[in-house]
Amino acid sequence: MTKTKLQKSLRDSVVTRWAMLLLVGFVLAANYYFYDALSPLKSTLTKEFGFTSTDFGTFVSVYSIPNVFFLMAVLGGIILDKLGIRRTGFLFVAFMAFGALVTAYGASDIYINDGFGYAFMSSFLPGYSPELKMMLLGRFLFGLGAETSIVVISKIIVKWFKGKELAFAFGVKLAFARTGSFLAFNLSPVLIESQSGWTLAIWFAAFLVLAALLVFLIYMLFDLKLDKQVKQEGLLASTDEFHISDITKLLTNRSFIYVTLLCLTFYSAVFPFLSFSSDFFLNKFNLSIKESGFISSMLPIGTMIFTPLFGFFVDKYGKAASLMIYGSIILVVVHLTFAFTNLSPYVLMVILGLAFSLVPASMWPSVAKMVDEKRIGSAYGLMFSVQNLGLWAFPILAGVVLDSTNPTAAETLDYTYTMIMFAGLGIIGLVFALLLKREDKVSGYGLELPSNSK
Ligand SMILES: C[C@H](NC(=O)[C@@H](N)CCCCN)C(=O)O
Repeated sequence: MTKTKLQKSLRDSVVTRWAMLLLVGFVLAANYYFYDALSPLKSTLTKEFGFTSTDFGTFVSVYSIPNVFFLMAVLGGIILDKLGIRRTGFLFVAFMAFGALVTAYGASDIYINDGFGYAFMSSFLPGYSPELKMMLLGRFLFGLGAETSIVVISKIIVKWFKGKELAFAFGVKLAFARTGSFLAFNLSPVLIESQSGWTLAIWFAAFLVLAALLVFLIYMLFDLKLDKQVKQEGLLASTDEFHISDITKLLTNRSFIYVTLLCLTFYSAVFPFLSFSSDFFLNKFNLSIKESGFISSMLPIGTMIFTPLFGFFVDKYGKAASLMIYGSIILVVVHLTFAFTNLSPYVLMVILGLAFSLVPASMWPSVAKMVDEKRIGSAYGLMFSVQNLGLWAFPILAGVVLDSTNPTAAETLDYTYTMIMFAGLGIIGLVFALLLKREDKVSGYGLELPSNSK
């Protein structure tokens, strides 16, 4: 009896581990909120600061530069293994908060009225406004922290839920992320109408990320307590150690290569599209900022419900490779319909929500089948870095395509070619999904089988 008592730790309490998910879920929601908070403000940024579509695309994509060119998500995973959850988490969430505050500062009256850094930012690259340059710096720092903090949160989920309701917890984690996006698309258009000025929308987002840092501090107290409890068992410490050979092993695994390329193309056709979607609806359907923001939010709201459901389906019945194919087909059909018809964007966004649930719900657990558990951190880090190549390139390309296919002073923007570009990405993704299913028959990872049969 004494022995059983000793073995009980904080993670054995259902209430405590779900409370931990709530805490880190808040951090994740704040992350996604800030990422999407400026998307409904594209036309406002054009009106206030003269942003072109290319400027806006550059602003969206600068998030990914640290993760692509400095391999920050991969390095962050290594730092995580060396320094542990608390120190790495605090460091990267702090980067996120600092970057968010710098972004808000770059749009503020204090800065514009010759505040700190304004003269310096005006002294180089005259083609870019000082506001854009400061906001780019802020989003760069935000991106540096944001991607690694997602990797840290994934590890936290494993730490608390391994051997318990792990897949479901991952589904709920994604639902928190989508809640952040949903709120951003609906709250930002309301906050720009505030008496205290349109920049309140950005300050609110930045303070939300700052609040996330405080919430993470609270989480750290529980994490410390749990570590003290399980110290003798040595959980997680040795299993996640990083070796360079882990990366080479991953790079020779065909299934991993296909799923990573699908991750790159699929997410490049979703996140950059989502960043432009409010402006797309505003221009194509002549809607208000609020209404177009609301339509954009139909995508995350659909995924909040569908992702845990499909996760449950994959756990119980398998068919992960097939679901990735179905999700890719839906993505292509929706983007082509957006490009060539005037069908209701409400319905199409809900259908797109199906695709954006089918692929993530089956993709992330599938990686766990094809990669050793001790390499899962490196695998996710590598996938994130490759994926960020697309999250960097395609918002810029979308902006360039928009600027070059529309007359300079056009009253409304024609998005046809931009949407064809996103559909093209979806088609390439579909090819990788088909290759992945074919390869699975050879490699025998069992992507089509239920979770517990592998
Ligand atoms: C889990 C996955 N997230 C990612 O892939 C991130 N690397 C990119 C997040 C960019 C927007 N915040 C997802 O959200 O499905």
